[in-house]
Amino acid sequence: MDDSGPVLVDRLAPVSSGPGLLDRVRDSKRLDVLPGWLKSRAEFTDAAAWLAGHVGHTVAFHAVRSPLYAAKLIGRSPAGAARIIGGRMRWVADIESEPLRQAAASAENAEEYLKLTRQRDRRVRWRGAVAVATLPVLLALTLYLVYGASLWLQLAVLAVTVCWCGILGAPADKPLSSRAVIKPEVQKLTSDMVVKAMASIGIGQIASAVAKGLDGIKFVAPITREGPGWRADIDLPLGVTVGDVADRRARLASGLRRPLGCVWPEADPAEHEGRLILWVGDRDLSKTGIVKWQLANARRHDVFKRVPFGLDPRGRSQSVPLIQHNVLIGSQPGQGKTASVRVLACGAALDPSVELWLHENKGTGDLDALACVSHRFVSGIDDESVKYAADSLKLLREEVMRRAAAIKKLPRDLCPDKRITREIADKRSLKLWPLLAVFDECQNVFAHSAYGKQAGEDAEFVIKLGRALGVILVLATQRPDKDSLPTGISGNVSIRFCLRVAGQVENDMILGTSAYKNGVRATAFRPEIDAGNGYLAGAAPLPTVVRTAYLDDPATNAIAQRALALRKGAGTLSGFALGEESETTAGPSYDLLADIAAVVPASEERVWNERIAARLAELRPDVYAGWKGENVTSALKPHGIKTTGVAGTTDDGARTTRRGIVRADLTKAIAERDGNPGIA
Ligand SMILES: Nc1ncnc2c1ncn2[C@@H]1O[C@H](COP(=O)(O)OP(=O)(O)OP(=O)(O)O)[C@@H](O)[C@H]1O
Repeated sequence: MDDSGPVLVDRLAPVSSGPGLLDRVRDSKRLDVLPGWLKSRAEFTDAAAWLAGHVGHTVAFHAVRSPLYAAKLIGRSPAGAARIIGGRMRWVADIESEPLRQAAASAENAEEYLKLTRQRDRRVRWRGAVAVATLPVLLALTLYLVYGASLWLQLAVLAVTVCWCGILGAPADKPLSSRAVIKPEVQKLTSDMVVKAMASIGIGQIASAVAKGLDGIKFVAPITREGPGWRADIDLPLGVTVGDVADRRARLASGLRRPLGCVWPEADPAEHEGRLILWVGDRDLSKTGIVKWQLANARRHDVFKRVPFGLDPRGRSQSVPLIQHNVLIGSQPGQGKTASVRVLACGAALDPSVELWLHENKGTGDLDALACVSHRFVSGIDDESVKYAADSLKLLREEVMRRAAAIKKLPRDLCPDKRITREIADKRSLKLWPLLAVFDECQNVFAHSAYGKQAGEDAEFVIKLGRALGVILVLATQRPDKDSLPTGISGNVSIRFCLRVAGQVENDMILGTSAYKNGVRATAFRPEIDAGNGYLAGAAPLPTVVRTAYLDDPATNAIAQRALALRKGAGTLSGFALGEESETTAGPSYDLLADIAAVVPASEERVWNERIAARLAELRPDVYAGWKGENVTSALKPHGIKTTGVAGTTDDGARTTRRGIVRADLTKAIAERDGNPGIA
């Protein structure tokens, strides 16, 4: 025997393996007893409202046309009456069997002919008798109706008779009424169409299997209707992932002969990587129109619950959790960032315990409606507004530190997880209520030459530590690059919403590293057409496309007024909303850079910070008295001026190197601040 042969690892005789019957039964997936729309109150109301609207429209449509229908019925009734009388006469004369008798006569089949004629005679006899017997009844009925019946009965019988005759008198090609609604004919999605389309998207494994007549893909369930579209559950060939298909969405749409906005390949989070849910909508997502916000008419909301955000392509509502999270929103200009920020801010505003800090550094007043409920508020692109936002981040940092210390002191039974809960938030004396801070167009803060760096560091600090402490940051930017969005922020944020962006770098800055590679590509959205559509990541197990709800100015205003009434009732209005002076961070109210430039002559290229401190103290003792070199270092930091080792001579004549600045850096910072504020 040759021992060097291959060793078989598979057993030849089948043995039982894998989970037993009970385990398999236990692991089997239970399908929903009730359909989704019956379980979700919002979806049910939505469907019921649609049905009521549909029926109402149909009734109104026909009611308006009823005089026309009446005229048509009257006009057609003589023809209808003639048809009825003619029909009765043909019945009495047994005209329907005439063709049979003709056929028997032509075939010279005497026996058959005689049989049919005898039958006809018999029929005509009894049918004639019936007709003659009914005539007096009809006559009596007519006389009663003309002379004996009440006017109402006469009119009712006349109406029924005219309708009956009018309907029977209608030409076959001209129905009485036109249709109130015309259903758009959407082609049913069939497995054949899906197989052909999948074979055309350029994935070798699928194409070659289909070419050989094999199944390139396997349908794990029949194609069904789901929401306003069709759903196919598919197992892709071994080695092909849902990401591979998502990458080729445009080709798939071409293969299915549908607009791009109708075709949504998605992974099934409960299954393996090769399980594809292909949802093909009846209508392009961008043509869905304005999505109504679920809380648009709500009296109040609990921010510890998720905030409704919009709809996914399948028409399912999508929401965002705010507590324990931070949100980053990004896109090109005009794609719907501010609109999505407004939805989140309104959701938080409807909970009167939430303290709102709103900063809109675009200066267009998009969040002005909510100023009346904000603790801190600014709208503007000027240096002062940017400084206000940067000050807020500094204050938030301090607030986070205060909260961390406060939560540490709480008894374990009240706060077992060391994080804010509804119960803790409601104990107003603890001052640990949720705080939502929005920074719209935050690139104008983070890229600012004077305040940007410090603001970025503060934001990163707040993002990392504020989550458990009830401090929620919502950042929106139209310039997601390293300078405008510090990587410490983009790397640590938990919920991301990316509307259309131009390229992979911006996509991954907002949606996280490798998002583009994994097929989550906000570059696929079209400029303007897809405004409001974006990828939402972090709010559900998998990134989902969401069309956000849209709140226009009057809607936002109405919500703000409701939020104001709630806060007045709960006594939680504070800060800006009460017209109080804004808190500002302790900082110089003088021009530090100009003062340093004044005490460091142009001839002195490099200077120690301790020397600057001494000279500043001499220049303005009321401000700089007691300053050391370190004070100069930290005061210059927000202006982007770094300290470095500077060689020099001490007052005793000894040569040494100490911390100092290069004067050119100072003049550059002054020039940038005065001439080019660094705002997009
Ligand atoms: N969810 C939505 N549904 C429908 N239309 C929307 C939606 N979101 C935004 N839009 C449309 O896009 C326009 C621009 O929205 P928005 O001002 O929010 O964009 P933006 O990204 O904040 O712009 P910018 O970068 O210039 O500030 C809106 O005026 C609206 O017409």
